[in-house]
Parts: sequence; structure tokens; C-alpha cells
Amino acid sequence: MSPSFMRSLGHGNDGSDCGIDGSHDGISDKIVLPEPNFKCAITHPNNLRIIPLKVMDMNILFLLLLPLFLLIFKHLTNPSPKNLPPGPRPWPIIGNILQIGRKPHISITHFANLHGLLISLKLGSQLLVVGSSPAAATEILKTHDRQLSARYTPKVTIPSLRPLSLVWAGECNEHWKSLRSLCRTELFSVKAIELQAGLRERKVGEMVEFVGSKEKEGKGVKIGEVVFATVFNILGNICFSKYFIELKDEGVAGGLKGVIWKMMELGTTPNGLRKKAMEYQEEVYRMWEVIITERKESEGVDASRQHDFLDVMLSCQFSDMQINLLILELFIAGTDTTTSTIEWAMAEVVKNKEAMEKLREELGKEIGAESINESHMSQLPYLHACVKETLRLHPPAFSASSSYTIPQNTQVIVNVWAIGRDPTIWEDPLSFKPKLFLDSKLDFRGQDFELLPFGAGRRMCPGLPLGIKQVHLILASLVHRFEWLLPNNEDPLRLDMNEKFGITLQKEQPLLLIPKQKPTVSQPMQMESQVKMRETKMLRYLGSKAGQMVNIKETSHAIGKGKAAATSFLEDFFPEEAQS
Ligand code: HEM
Repeated sequence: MSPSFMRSLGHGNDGSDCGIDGSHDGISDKIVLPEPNFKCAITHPNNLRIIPLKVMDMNILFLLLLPLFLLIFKHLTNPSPKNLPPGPRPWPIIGNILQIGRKPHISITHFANLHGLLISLKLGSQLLVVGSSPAAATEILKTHDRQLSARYTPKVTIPSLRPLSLVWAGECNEHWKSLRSLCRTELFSVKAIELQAGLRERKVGEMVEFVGSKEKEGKGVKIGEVVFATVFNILGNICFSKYFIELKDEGVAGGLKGVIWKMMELGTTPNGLRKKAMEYQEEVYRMWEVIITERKESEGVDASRQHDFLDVMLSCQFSDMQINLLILELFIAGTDTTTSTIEWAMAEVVKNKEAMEKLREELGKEIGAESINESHMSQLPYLHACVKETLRLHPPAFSASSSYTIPQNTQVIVNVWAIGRDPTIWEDPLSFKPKLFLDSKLDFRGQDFELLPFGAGRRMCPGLPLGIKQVHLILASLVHRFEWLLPNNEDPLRLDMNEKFGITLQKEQPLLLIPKQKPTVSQPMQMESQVKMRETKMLRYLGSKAGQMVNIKETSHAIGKGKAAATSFLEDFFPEEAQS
């Protein structure tokens, strides 16, 4: 679960409570309330002297205890609303916080097993409703998407910034709509994604060179750090035409990743530390504030530079604060999620020999000795299946929003993690089996409620097109170029797959792998195998087009080479037809 992505039935809705009928949710009628199991361990050392309290001390004690009395009074006079979904019995004042613990995705799934697929919990005085089935997800993210599309905002966010925010927008107001539409057209449209392809290929190519460089030979590579630096630089370039992190500056990516993680973590603490969060925000803004100032001062368009997202925001008259906030939110929402997906995917394929072999075989057949590029991606069904399987088992974020009367301001979430591991939906749900997706039409684009790593409905992830392109290209490149070993030749079967809960579900132990260059083929052999490979692809493609007109652009796409290569192949194979 990503508390940051929690939805709420908050302000800005029509104000009425939401009555959702979820009787079909399969909620178990066997309600087993686990007895609280906390031991009160107060020790009384023998040498502790007991000093009688004076009248003055009593007054101080009374003042100290007053807030506690007030809290208890508030709790007693403000009972939980009736007719809520079942759930574990909350403790006075703290609610279920202690029972939820440090791994909420696991404890909440456990509560769902005990109480049903729609449960309610109390986080202090905050009510939380959790759906853990595709049916509950459909109710929350589709049927009642409009009423439940407000975002629950952690206390750590600065109230004055909320109206400017995309991620934290409490309601789907006009400003939120205009930000989503700006991002959709300028960053994530089909055209924008296609225009960025060269940039992604270049940055991923540099990452692969770095991993395979002499200085890294035999050394461990922290997959999360090199991937984070790469996706951060891609987004940095799209927004500011600038790369922020040098791959060789070990630790910078780790440091920045740490700051982003900490900022997100503050957002997940019930009473977040606003001052600390502000300090982190300022630290990140400092990275690009010079660029904004220079750009505002420069006159005319600099022809040596590409048109970037900063140009777009300035032309829309965005203030510095609006620019800072939007870019920060894109970095927060887009870098850690993508990195974590790739880190999990690598961990799963390294651990699962069969999946790794199949993926290698597919990459070898389709790409061979060519340099990998995005036009290859559509020819790699097993790669796509590996990514879907990773997102089923390790969705980086929970999603957001029931059959009960939900009071206003309730946090409502869908436990996507639990749905991905539900044995009534998936066979052998804890194993990594990409094959599941090979003959299946199930997709993660918000239509299939069994698989919701990007959420669904109005607040669904707008960055999906960019995120998924990066995941495919980086995973394919890392697997195709190297063989991967664990440090000290450890058995991959014993790879630690524990999760650390935060805004994203990361690997608790960062993945450290040793790359081994795959045996290289000599230059002439490489050329020969490339030509052979393209010939096979070309024949396969033309076979599928028998009796139809073929288009050079599509042909070049199908063979993963430019138009010139496609034309010359067509001329070689079908000289007469190519003439016409
Ligand atoms: C594998 C990669 C990614 C995953 C799994 C992912 C997942 C998610 C999820 C689950 C949500 C919440 C949806 C909901 O509340 O129903 C979300 C929201 C969001 N994501 Fe992503 N995301 C990814 C990549 C990206 C990228 C690359 C960007 C942008 C650069 C991005 C930008 C956003 C934004 C701005 C939101 C908030 C939208 C709103 O509240 O209206 N994400 N993402």
C-alpha cells in the first residue's frame, strides 16, 4: 500500500456519505476478533526511591495528563459510526495502529482473511476502509470513482500547497484537471513518448556501458542505484534538458534516492514532520532553481537545446512554486516506482532460473547482436509477461477506495498487494510464473481489477506510458547484456525477497548483483548474425502480410531497423514488387 496514494471521501465531493452495496464482496461472516496481545512490562528497580508528590507536583501532573483525559473524553463521546465493515477491535485512542505494525500490507491482508474482503480499521481517530478483492476494487475505483477520487492528504503536506498539487489534490478540481491534461499531452501522449525514445535508449545504453565498464568488473552493482540514476536523468532531461546524476558518482543516486524516500516516508507517518519535509523539499528544489532563473532571464529560444517541459510550464505562466511542486511530484511519483519495479523484476528473474533462461532465449532470438532499442519491445512477449508477473507480486504502490455507509473523510484503499496474491484468483500465487500472462489478455491498464499496479479510474497513474517503456527497456538491456551472479556466489534460491514498507514497497535488502559480460561474438560474425536475424524477422513479418500491401515504416519497425535497411531488404527479396 502506498499511503500517499490513499483516496478519501473528502471535501469537494457532494458532501453526502457514500452508500455502497458490497454484499457480493464475499465478506466472511466468521468474524474472529484477535485478542489484543500486548504485555505491559513496567519494571520497578529495587533502588528506585518513591518520593511523595507535593501539591505543586500534582498540578504539573494534572496539566501533563490533561491532553490524555481530553483525548479519552473525545473518544468516548465520539463513538465509531455504526454499520461499518467488520475489522479488528480498535484500542481506545490509538485504534489499530499497533496491530497494523511496520508491514501494513501483510497485517491488513491477514485482517482481510479473518474479517472479510472489505474491512474497517482505525488509525488513531482516522477511519480507514480497505477493499481486498477485484469486486471491492471495482466498486471503489469504478462504480464510486467520482465520490472516492479525492486523495487523502497526510498531515505533512503544506495546506497552502494542496490547491496547486497534482498528486495531493484533495479533489478533482479544475486545476487538477488542467495539470493532468498538460502532463497527458506534453509528457505521456503517444507522440511525446515516441519523441523521447532516443533519449531513453541513449541513457539506458550509457547505464549498460557503465555496468560493463572495467571499473565495475567483478564488483557488485546496486541495481536500485544505477536504475534510479538513469530514470532520474531521463525525467530530468524531459523536464529541464539536464542530467542531474553522474553514474560514476557512487552514492549521489543513493543519497538522492534516500531524500526522496525520506520525503515519502514523512508523508506516511500519521502526524508527519512538516518542518523536516520542508527541508527536504528545499534541498531538491535547489537542484534546478538556477535553471529556472536562467531560463526566465534568457531571451528568445535557444536553438541548441530541445524544447522541454520547463518551456511548456513557463509559456503557461506557471509561478516558481507551481513549477517546483509539479516537477517534485513527478520525480517522487515516477522515479521510485519505476526503479522498484525493475529491482524486483531483476530479483525475480535472478532467483528463477527457468524464467531467466526463457527471457534470455527470447532476447537472443529477437535482438541477437544488434544494439537494443525500443522498436524491439513489441516483439518480446515473454519480457512483457515477466513485467506483469512482477507487478502482480510486487505492486510498488497500493491503490485507492465499499457496501457500507462510509462517513466523510474516511480513507479508502484497495489492497492491490493482497489481490495479486489471492489464491482464489491466482494459481500458486506466491511463485513467479510469467507464463500466466502469456496466453492471457489480462492487462494493467485499469480495466482488469485483478491486476491494478497503476490503479484505475480518475486518479490512475498518468505516467504509465513512460514508466512501462522504461521498465521494459531497462530490464531487457540488463538481462541481454550480462549474466548476473550473487555476491560470494550465493545460491539465487536463497535471495532475500523481504519487503520494506513505505510509500512504495521496496526490497528491504537492496539488490546487489555482479555482472558478467556475456561472451562476445567477433565483428564479422556479429554482422552476419544480425543480417540473418533481420532476414528471419523480415520473412516472418512478410508472411503475416501475405497478399497485402506493406508499408516501409511498419516494416522497419517490425525488423527493428531504419527505413533504409527495410527498403534494401524489400528490394533484395522482392525486386519487382519493390519497384512498384
Ligand atoms: C512502474 C511505474 C509506476 C507505477 C507502478 C505507478 C503506480 C501508480 C499508482 C498505483 C498511482 C495511484 C493511482 C490511484 O490512486 O488509483 C500513481 C499515481 C501517480 N503516478 Fe504513477 N506509477 C509509475 C510510474 C510513474 C511515472 C513514470 C510517473 C511520472 C513521471 C508517474 C506519475 C504519477 C502521478 C503524477 C500520480 C498521481 C495522479 C493523481 O493523483 O491524479 N508514475 N502511480
